[in-house]
Amino acid sequence: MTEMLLRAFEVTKRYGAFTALSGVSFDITKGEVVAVVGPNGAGKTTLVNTLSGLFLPDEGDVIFEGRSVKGLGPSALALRGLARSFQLVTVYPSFTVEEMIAVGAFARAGETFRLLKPAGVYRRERDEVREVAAAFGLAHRLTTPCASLSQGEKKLVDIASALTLRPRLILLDEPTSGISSADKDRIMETLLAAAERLGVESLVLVEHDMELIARYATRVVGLKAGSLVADMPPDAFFRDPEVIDTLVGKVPHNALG
Ligand SMILES: Nc1ncnc2c1ncn2[C@@H]1O[C@H](COP(=O)(O)OP(=O)(O)OP(=O)(O)O)[C@@H](O)[C@H]1O
Repeated sequence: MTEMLLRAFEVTKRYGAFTALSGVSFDITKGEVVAVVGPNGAGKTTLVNTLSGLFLPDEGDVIFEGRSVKGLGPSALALRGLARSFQLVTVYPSFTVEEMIAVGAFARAGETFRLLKPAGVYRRERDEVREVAAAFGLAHRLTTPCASLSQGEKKLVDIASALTLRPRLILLDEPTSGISSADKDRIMETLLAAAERLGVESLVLVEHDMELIARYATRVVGLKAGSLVADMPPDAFFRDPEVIDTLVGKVPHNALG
């Protein structure tokens, strides 16, 4: 039987009188790469924010590993094995790659970054940061200031810092936004290989690029105006003109293979 990791159960999220998510339900099981798609304003970021504990749903529930995690908050959830990255990456330009990965890991765990720690603790953390950096192909960049990284590398540093907590599931909000088309495949391949090497069991990604979805997703969840309108494998998604018309606008011929 497939193991269910995360369940969105009739999740509703409002901003004042505006309903951004309306009774959204779906499951994420072990081994899946789930793409969340939909037009601008459909509620994709709101969904990621609600599933990762940043927002409390107004109705419904979020179940992780069989237990409600509603109200736990992102740090507690990250420590429990559910982590996320952000659409817009904030890196401190003067920090090195190694420092940024470490700071991100501490922030997600709700800790503060302390330079002075017992040597043993520091060594363990440093080894962990270096192992994660290596999985992302960043071992040779540890002392590089973040300011001189490409946009793609900044995204990888952000995702790497989330993976230092060794989550079972990671939610990625537009991991390839702002990256040139030529680099998108490299970024996706690097992050999927690193996730596998570091023990991530499932990924959820908000993604607009249909070719990437066709290549890498195992399932597509479609939102429109806050409602779930599709939940199917990529093959079925790209061959359903009504779904494509509702969620994407036109059939991307390259995605059909
Ligand atoms: N803090 C907020 N207050 C009020 N309305 C908001 C807030 N955040 C988002 N919204 C609205 O909720 C709806 C869903 O927004 P959300 O950012 O989740 O959509 P999205 O699918 O991620 O869009 P995009 O593809 O443009 O990033 C939009 O209409 C947006 O304007």
